[in-house]
Amino acid sequence: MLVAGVDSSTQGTKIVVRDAGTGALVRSAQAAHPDGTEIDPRYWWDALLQVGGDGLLDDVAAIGVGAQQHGMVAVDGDGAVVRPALLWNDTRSAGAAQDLIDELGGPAEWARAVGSVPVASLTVTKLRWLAQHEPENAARTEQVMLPHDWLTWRLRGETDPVTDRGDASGTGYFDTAQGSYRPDLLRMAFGRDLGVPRVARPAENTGPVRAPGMPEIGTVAPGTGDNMAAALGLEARPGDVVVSLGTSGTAFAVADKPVADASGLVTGFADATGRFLPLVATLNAARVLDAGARMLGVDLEEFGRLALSAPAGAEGLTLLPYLDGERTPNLPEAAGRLDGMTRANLHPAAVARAFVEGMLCGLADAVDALTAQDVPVHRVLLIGGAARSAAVRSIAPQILGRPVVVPEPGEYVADGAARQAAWALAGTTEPPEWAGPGSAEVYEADPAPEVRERYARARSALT
Ligand SMILES: Nc1ncnc2c1ncn2[C@@H]1O[C@H](COP(=O)(O)OP(=O)(O)O)[C@@H](O)[C@H]1O
Ligand SMILES: O=C(CO)[C@@H](O)[C@H](O)COP(=O)(O)O
Repeated sequence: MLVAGVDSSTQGTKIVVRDAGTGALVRSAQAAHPDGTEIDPRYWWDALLQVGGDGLLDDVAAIGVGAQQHGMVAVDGDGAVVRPALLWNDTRSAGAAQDLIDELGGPAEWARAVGSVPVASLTVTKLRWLAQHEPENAARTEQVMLPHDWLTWRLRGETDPVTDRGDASGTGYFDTAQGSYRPDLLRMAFGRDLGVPRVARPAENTGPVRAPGMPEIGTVAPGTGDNMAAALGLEARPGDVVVSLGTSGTAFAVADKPVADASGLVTGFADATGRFLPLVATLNAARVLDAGARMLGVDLEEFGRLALSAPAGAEGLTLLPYLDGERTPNLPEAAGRLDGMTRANLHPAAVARAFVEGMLCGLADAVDALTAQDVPVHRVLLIGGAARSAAVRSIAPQILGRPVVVPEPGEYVADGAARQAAWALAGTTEPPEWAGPGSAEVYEADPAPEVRERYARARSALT
């Protein structure tokens, strides 16, 4: 039997079809999404139909959707989307986040209530922004869904919206430790009650696909957020810290206990299996390299080659990579900075090196924030689009200060969604044992603490 997993992430939709019993890859396809920090969800649906068409989903018995977290999909009483979805990387609700922190009595109160301190990424702040800035749209809104909730709802024929504990834990109105919604916090943010999807069990069969244009598929899994799906796809265990370099940079780990970090650096999410997923997210990862390559007029391969041709430390250049503002540290209005420029070091190789190092320094801080919350780090796994770069793989152990395991490049979010689909199909207590990620390579290098020290000095000038 075959199962399908969808990754509807920031830059595109990817679908993998795997054997339900072994996990062997049968086929896959992908399509791009439009750019922007707000987007009409119909583009996600069109991409799903496009990628899933042409027979890709033929003979599939179960499907699961993993998607970018936090996005606010506001839906009216007729099931129509009220306005383009505000995405996780849209920073316009930064002021709302601060207001909500103050109104509840400070960051520690939020960490205690839901496991995370609001920043502009969290859905709860986007609801406050909507209520304040678009009262007509707010008045029409009857339900709020996350991107994976909305796609799953459409797949299931637009009835009885469902979510899962993992994605719900990124809203800011769900208590991760207790596993239940906090309607009082949603009300506090939005000014009144709103419909929210029912939280399905981790491997619940939520019914068949009932969407026009889609093949018959008997089982739809609850789906989850993309980072939770990646943890499932990688079969991550406590002690594994996953560093994902996609549009966002994330560092996360499966944990048996919830965290409540009042500093706000670590968000206390749930995973897709009944455990927890403490996570640190940055707004600036793979696209920092895209921007650097574009500026230098080279492709990503040449950009990586240039970076590797310069010495560690980029001849004194330090990039603060906040090209899209930043979430961790919480600097929504920040811009990137290139420090230490001299006539001698202002050449493409040193600049490319500084871009790779700056991006990785943000993620090294993220791993440190996890360890500060007692999250054990036995090994670091590097995934996401930018892990395909040879330069990133070589430089990562220098900046992270430890060996880095790079699993075979793959679509681990879509794989996790497919594994969840196989789990829902099997109805077992544990997810199916699959062969797991293929061969992994271990990258080692002498740590370069001076690069991080210089980065920390530049960062602290902004914070
Ligand atoms: N070989 C490569 N070197 C550097 N970056 C790459 C490479 N291949 C893909 N990427 C980058 O990875 C990003 C997409 O990664 P992905 O994990 O799919 O993102 P998302 O899940 O956020 O949509 C793009 O910005 C792309 O330029
Ligand atoms: O906001 C977060 C995590 O909290 C992001 O990780 C989003 O979930 C988007 O993921 P990508 O599209 O970058 O994979």
